[in-house]
Amino acid sequence: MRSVYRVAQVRSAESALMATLPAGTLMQRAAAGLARRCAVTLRGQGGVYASRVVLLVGPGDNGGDALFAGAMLARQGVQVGALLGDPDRAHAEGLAALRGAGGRVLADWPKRIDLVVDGLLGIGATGALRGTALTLAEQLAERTPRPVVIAVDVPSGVGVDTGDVPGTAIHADVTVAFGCLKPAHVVGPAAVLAGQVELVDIGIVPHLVGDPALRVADTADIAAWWPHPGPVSDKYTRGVVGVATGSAGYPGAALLSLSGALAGPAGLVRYAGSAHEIVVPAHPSVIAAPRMAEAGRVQAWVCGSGLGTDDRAAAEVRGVLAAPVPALLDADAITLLVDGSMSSELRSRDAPTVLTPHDREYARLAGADPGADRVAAAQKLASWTRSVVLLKGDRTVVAGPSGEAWVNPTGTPALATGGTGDVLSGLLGSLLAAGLPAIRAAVVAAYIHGLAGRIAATSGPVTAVDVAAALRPAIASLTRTPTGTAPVRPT
Ligand SMILES: NC(=O)C1=CN([C@@H]2O[C@H](COP(=O)(O)OP(=O)(O)OC[C@H]3O[C@@H](n4cnc5c(N)ncnc54)[C@H](OP(=O)(O)O)[C@@H]3O)[C@@H](O)[C@H]2O)[C@@H](O)CC1
Ligand SMILES: Nc1ncnc2c1ncn2[C@@H]1O[C@H](COP(=O)(O)OP(=O)(O)O)[C@@H](O)[C@H]1O
Repeated sequence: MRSVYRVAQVRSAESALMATLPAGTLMQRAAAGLARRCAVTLRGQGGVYASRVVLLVGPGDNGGDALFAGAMLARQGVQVGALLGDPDRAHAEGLAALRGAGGRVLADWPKRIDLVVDGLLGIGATGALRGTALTLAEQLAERTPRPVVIAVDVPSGVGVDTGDVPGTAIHADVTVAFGCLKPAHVVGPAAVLAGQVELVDIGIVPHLVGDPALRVADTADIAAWWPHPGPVSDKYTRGVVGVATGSAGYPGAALLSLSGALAGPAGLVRYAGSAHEIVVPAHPSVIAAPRMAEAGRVQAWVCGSGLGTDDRAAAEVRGVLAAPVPALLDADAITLLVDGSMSSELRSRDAPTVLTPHDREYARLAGADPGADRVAAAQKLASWTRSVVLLKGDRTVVAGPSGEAWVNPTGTPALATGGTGDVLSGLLGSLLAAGLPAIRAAVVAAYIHGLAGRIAATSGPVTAVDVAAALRPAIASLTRTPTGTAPVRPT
């Protein structure tokens, strides 16, 4: 798991550490890491010696990092030139170091560039790029061919704490992040502009105080959290998931959410709804009934996609809210919550609830778009509804009612196709039925769903059916050594 911290937390950790070190030590550590990464890129492009690097230098310490790294590269024979956003405010020692190592201040962009180092703005950025920093970013964006760009700490122009991009911003191939990840590295449109994010340890981690702003699960977490059947498990003890989705008008939603549920760890999948006659031929292991009340016992409900919004659908949603088991509400079930008529049933539930809105569903329910800060938006809805909120998108955010937030790193634009959300809801419901805490179930489901999207995309254009089929290889890639099965040894 990786933890992501806000600017204020980073600043206070840096201050605490700096108090124990000679002045300038942290900047030297940062610059050394940056110079090393630049050299790797230059080597990959044909060589470090005599290559040409342009530094974009802003008025703060971010520019200082770039200048010191530039000096280190110049000492390795790189031709380093600096374009200064504000010559009067450029980091004085950094500038002296660059000049002392043979680097130059440039009046204009040179013709040939092997690498641009974006040191315009770091964690001191506020709002959209302005002034000379904006001009330099615009000039860079216009250059053809587009040079390789390494950003210092964060790409300039992004909202560091939100991942928002309020205006023109630098699009980096690599971002060398100092000390720890910040939200802009992992969430929102900024994460795309950061490119490949590489962390340089400058020693601040032990000084970071407070809960992280965000967490990012990795493969080892997901593998550790995935529920495996034990030696004496049966289909009931593994958990039974109930799926109340689809309708005569939208039978496909039922089939897709069931295919997600069937790939999950639950031991049995029940279906309740008006598509009951078509689901069994497609998924013979599913036990189907026309209504929830006739479906039998389950340990979690998935409800909403393709359900419609008529009285029958509303009754099913009320039934799910009244059930004393975890419940996932998606799509039409979210729409049915909008008028507030079920808000007391929603907010007073004792069992966990998971809501899985995309942006338009979020706007309907919350009364406003998620806006620039997607994490705060998910947290707000989670707190108000006392639910886990999985806010879908290219970097899906998961937030719990207590404020804990996660961002999913595995998404792919290949998932932006009809029905993939239904597959996700079924998988997530199966994880709930298997007993995973709601927030963890949401994190695991989003992660595996993203992996499945990537696997599906390797065979060409993707449909939701392909994503469902790819869930099993995605899960297998995480859980190659199942527990609970004794190895068979030759005698
Ligand atoms: N602290 C440490 O220990 C370490 C820090 N390190 C490094 O320092 C970086 C942080 O440096 P920092 O605090 O000097 O801020 P930084 O981002 O360089 O510049 C802020 C200046 O830019 C300006 N400005 C702001 N917004 C703007 C906009 N939208 N458009 C245009 N201009 C804008 C604003 O000027 P003003 O608005 O006042 O004119 C402000 O003065 C950090 O990311 C890391 O790289 C490492 O060396 C490791 C140790
Ligand atoms: N650009 C994207 N990159 C990564 N994942 C995406 C992208 N666009 C959509 N997704 C994912 O695809 C799924 C779409 O779900 P949803 O909007 O509910 O579609 P549907 O209702 O058609 O099933 C979500 O899991 C979402 O996070």
